[in-house]
Amino acid sequence: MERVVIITGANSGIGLALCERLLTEDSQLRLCLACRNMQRAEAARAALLTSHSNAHVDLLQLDVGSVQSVLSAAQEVKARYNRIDFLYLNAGIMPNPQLDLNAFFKGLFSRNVVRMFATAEGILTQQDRLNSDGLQEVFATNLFGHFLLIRELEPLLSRLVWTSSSNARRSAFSMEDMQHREGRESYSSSKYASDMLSLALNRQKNSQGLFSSVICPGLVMTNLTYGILPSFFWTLIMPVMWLIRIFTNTFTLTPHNGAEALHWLFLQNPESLDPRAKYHSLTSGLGTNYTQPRQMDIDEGTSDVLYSKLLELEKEVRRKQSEENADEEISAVK
Ligand SMILES: NC(=O)C1=CN([C@@H]2O[C@H](COP(=O)(O)OP(=O)(O)OC[C@H]3O[C@@H](n4cnc5c(N)ncnc54)[C@H](OP(=O)(O)O)[C@@H]3O)[C@@H](O)[C@H]2O)C=CC1
Ligand SMILES: CC(C)=CCC[C@@H](C)[C@H]1CC[C@H]2C3=C(CC[C@]12C)[C@@]1(C)CCC(=O)C[C@@H]1CC3
Repeated sequence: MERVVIITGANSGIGLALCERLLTEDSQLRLCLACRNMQRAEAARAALLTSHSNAHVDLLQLDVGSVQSVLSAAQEVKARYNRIDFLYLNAGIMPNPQLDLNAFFKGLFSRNVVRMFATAEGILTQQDRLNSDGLQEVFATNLFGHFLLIRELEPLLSRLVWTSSSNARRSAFSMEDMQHREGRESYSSSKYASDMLSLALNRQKNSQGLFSSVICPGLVMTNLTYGILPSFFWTLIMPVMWLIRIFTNTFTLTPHNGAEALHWLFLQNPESLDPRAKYHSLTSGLGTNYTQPRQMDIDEGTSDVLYSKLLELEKEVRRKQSEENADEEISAVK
């Protein structure tokens, strides 16, 4: 039977590499690239079809950072497919990243140097902003839009896979400020929230046949990392990065390598997976790719609280959305 796989943020980087790998794995697959920019989505589809000419590749217009777009896209998915085998929640942003050079050089000579290269702890901040739905943009894109999509598609779903990060950190997240309005580590906070949400979804939904997993792709050269340092600089320091890879296998560097754990999960039986583990894409000094589970720093009670708070926010957002739609209908009639 033809399997249906939807991937958000599939037009570039790790998402696009995953598409390539999945089509190589199963040429009968029906892949749906869920992207905000249809021109980029068309280009990605064309690239996939050059190497897999008979592949079934559909496109879906989806801006995960917009409530209206998520609701419309979900309607479209329900009309098109009667089952979704895998939903990869991969789209993500890190706006206005700032590297703290002082902290970086201090870190270089500390005993936490390997940890710093693996997680970027203490050296990276971002500047977030409100979006047109009145939500923090990073929270809305990396977490809430995906949550709303899951809620809309729940009866069709069986497997969820989140692209999280080694940068996800408990201390960057606060339940009192789950959107991270106050701090400057919105990316870290949103990724920690996605780890917690995955655990909560497993606790709430495994009995109904829905399974969620979390992966970390490692440090990968993509548009996201080119926002931190320009691509020519990354190319310049590539030999240094190969060297660092000997000490931390998290420097996967290419989107193909970064997609290792995403691909690996596609081949696993969901019952065999650990809901408390993050599955890491790793690349050894010699360039061998493998997947390794590592325990997440999460407790179940807190993840359930986050789940309830997201349900509350969902209610609020839906109410606002239907009021806006009603206002629009009234002014259209006038
Ligand atoms: N690169 C790295 O080192 C790491 C990346 N990650 C995570 O991997 C995931 C993929 O990122 P990566 O491949 O690196 O970077 P890219 O920027 O190449 O890919 C991000 C994808 O997400 C899409 N996207 C962003 N915002 C939205 C939105 N509002 N609606 C729909 N799609 C959107 C982008 O679309 P568009 O082209 O239109 O911008 C793009 O296709 C992210 O979740 C990121 O946080 C995690 C750890 C490390
Ligand atoms: C010599 C050398 C490799 C310098 C680069 C220093 C930093 C720019 C990187 C060190 C650790 C990196 C890292 C990320 C971005 C770039 C670094 C800060 C991420 C935050 C990218 C996005 C993620 O999700 C996790 C990555 C962790 C490691």
